[in-house]
Amino acid sequence: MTQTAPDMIELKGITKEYVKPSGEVHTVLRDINLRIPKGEFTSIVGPTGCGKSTALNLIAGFEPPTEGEVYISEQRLDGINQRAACVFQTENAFPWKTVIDNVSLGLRLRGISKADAYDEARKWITRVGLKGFEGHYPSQLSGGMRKRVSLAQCLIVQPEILLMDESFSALDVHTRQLMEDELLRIWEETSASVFFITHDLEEAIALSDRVIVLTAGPGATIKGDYQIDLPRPRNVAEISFDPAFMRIHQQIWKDLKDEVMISYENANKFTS
Ligand SMILES: Nc1ncnc2c1ncn2[C@@H]1O[C@H](COP(=O)(O)OP(=O)(O)OP(=O)(O)O)[C@@H](O)[C@H]1O
Repeated sequence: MTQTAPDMIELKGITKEYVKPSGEVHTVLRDINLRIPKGEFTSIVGPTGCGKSTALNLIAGFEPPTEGEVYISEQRLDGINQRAACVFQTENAFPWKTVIDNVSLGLRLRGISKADAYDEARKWITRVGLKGFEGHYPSQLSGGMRKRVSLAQCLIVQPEILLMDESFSALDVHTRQLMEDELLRIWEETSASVFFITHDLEEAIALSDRVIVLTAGPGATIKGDYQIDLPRPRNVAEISFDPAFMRIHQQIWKDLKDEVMISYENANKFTS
């Protein structure tokens, strides 16, 4: 990643608060400043409940910040971010639609003819390794295959930003590594900026150009911002044996562990 790439995403002085049913204000994120260049693969890690999904929702435009602004390619975001696509932990695919109808949906919604949308969908179905399954319904596929459908559904619209919220965490470890490698392979062919949320520090390091560590909430801020200068292309199963990977892991884990401990202590205060 070159230093000169323009910003794709900028969070400028972002604070996000929710009002609890009791009327009490709960500050999730406080004064977050973050710039993500075009084409960068950024992961965000932090203790449970610190505000990772909240940050993603703000970039997606699902919710507005309480204070501060989100900029996408230097334009202030107001409403849904049309340049982004999301892959969540849960299924994106509609169970009553076949694979090809699910994958072509994004193009059909943009007014593209069924024949053209199907042509493009077939290319993406092949790219994610599902050739031959065009007429299957999601219930006839494994969890890993359904995740591939979700990826194809998102990537077919060629989003400039891919927002991924624990997208692979429900998969078994082998399927997950295959999907991670496929994601990297496809991402390397695009110029999409990826904002990837995970609980798994190894996954974050293996995939990313950069790992951001959030502090324990409430009022989470950025605790650490690490460049991951491991060579690409990467094989996620193998890179964790690289001594450089282990050094980076140790360094980031030091930051993260402290915040996880604070988060446990906070949770214990509530329950005791
Ligand atoms: N719509 C909402 N209304 C009120 N509180 C909310 C809302 N969305 C999130 N929160 C609160 O904001 C905090 C951060 O939630 P968020 O889901 O962003 O954290 P997270 O880091 O993604 O969590 P996890 O790691 O467990 O997935 C939590 O305390 C949560 O209860």
